[in-house]
Amino acid sequence: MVINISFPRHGEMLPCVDIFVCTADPRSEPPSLVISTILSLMAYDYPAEKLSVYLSDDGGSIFTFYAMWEATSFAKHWIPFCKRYNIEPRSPAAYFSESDEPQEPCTPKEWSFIKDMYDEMTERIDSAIMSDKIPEEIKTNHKGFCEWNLEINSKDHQSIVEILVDGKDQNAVDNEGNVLPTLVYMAREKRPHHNHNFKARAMNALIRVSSVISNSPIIMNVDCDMYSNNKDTIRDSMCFFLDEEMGHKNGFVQYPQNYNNITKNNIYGNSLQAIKKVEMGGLDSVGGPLYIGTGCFHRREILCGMIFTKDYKVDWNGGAKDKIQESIVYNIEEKAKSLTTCTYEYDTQWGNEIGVKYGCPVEDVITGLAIHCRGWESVYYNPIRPAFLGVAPATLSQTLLQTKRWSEDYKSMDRALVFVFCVTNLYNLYEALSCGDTMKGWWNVQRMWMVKRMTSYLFGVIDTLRKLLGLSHMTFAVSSKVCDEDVSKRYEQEIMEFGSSNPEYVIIASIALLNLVCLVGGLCQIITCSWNIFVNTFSPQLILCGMLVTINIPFYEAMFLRKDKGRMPFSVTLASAGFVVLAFLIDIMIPIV
Ligand SMILES: O=c1ccn([C@@H]2O[C@H](COP(=O)(O)OP(=O)(O)O[C@H]3O[C@H](CO)[C@@H](O)[C@H](O)[C@H]3O)[C@@H](O)[C@H]2O)c(=O)[nH]1
Ligand SMILES: [Mn+2]
Repeated sequence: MVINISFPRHGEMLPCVDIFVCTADPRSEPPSLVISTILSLMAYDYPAEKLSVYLSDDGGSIFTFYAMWEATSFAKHWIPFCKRYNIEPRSPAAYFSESDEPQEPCTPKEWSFIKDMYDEMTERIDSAIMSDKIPEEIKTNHKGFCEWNLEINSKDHQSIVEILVDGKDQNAVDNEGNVLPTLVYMAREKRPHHNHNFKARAMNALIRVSSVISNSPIIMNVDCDMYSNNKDTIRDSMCFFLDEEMGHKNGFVQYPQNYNNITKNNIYGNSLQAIKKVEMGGLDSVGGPLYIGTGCFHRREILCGMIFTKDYKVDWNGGAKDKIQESIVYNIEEKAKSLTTCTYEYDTQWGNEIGVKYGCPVEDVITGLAIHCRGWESVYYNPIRPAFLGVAPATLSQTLLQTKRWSEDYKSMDRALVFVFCVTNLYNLYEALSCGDTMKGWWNVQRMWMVKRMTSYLFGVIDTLRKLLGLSHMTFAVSSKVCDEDVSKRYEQEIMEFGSSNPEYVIIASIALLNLVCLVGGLCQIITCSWNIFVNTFSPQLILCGMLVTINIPFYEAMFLRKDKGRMPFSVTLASAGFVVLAFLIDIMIPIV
């Protein structure tokens, strides 16, 4: 008997959900791992007729397809087994790796039966990969295998879309007669001279392919290593969309990226606990978290560019499955293939206004920001039992590679960051002007903020620490209210007053000087380099450095140009020059690689 899940609040009205899984390379993402993830997703406690699972295979690999075909048969035993005994986790690889012995509450006989079946299946898949060949008798079992011939490789092949389980087909049932979720394999067309935009375009192809097969109003996506670790995740997520008061504002629900292979002391720092537990949750107060590419539920409409309006209403019936005839399946597959050709997106808004954005390898973050810009909010949910578990890089070089890729990605976010920087400052300027400040006044305030951060706050923190440690006593330094005539005159003329030497001036002068030297050095490098390198590498640093030098102009004047008594004391200028020379010497002697 399959456990009967009841949904008292929404009952029959639960929306259909399309699940997207992306894989790219059968060598680094073994097909047996991919299908374990797929099986965990097919086994969710959610009405199977409302679920469709899609795999995008950017590796275009017959072995991945073969593994999917094997998974189709295994699912007929695995899903009822999971539901009967309330198994967690529902990835067979993860479940069987937990123990070599039969686990409660299932009978040893049944446990061994399923385990043997699973082991035999993975062995068949692995040996096919080892021998680089799929047995001929297997190939006759599904027309899909005909798509592959000797010329096909991962970078050059036609579109492939195969519906492995058609949830609308009355014969697609498990060994207890229950409906199976729809299961689709897709490899979008690849040609050597086309830009494939990695996962982002694969996701967009999935959005289109699924629109002609199941067209569910909710789309969930995971990377192929992120198996479902919690059978209730879909139902949990629906609470955020179906909520009568707040649900309509919510565009997506993001889960954290958790790993099942973190060492006790997190040796490579892959598990970002504070970010996951505190920071991401905190973002809920400012419209919600960003989209991080995996473990996320979206409304289909918002991925397709819909703008939020107050009276937004969704039709949860979308994706409801009408029974269709077999002949139509062929037509649907052909239609779906035509949507994943290399040229399909030419002259369209895909990757821009529609779908996941292109042009930035951290496409997910940019896509999430765009959704927020269109007025939607998002929700972060981090349940006690993690919803998804993936594989964290387990070597230093893999960790560094991943971080390098992410940081390279962030470099391409420069434009976004510069935009944010400009907008916040412009808004700040607008506020100042509308409160009666002058433009120059605003500029001076910016300079003083910078100076205070480098000096007063720093010394303030040090003082506080000294007091806490009992090294000094609380004092109150009264600020002077009187000054001589000369000083007052300069004050009225708005000329900065230095005069006596002061350790804080050394910090200000050293940093100002360092910026100046760096700017000059950078400019010299550009003169000897090509313009291209300048645009790609130097421009953001140069702009930043240039701005700092501009804001520091009064300090340079005080150090080198002024003659009055309020100028920077010579001793301070000398000391700061000494520090700058020291900084350069350290840099030369200990080169940072
Ligand atoms: O051309 C490609 C390249 C990658 N992928 C898939 O993209 C996913 C992420 O790639 P992975 O190598 O695992 O990178 P990670 O650094 O682990 O990915 C994290 O960072 C990415 C960039 O922010 C996000 O897109 C991912 O969801 C997030 O898990 C995997 O499922 C890949 O199969 C493709 O489908 N096509
Ligand atoms: Mn990954």
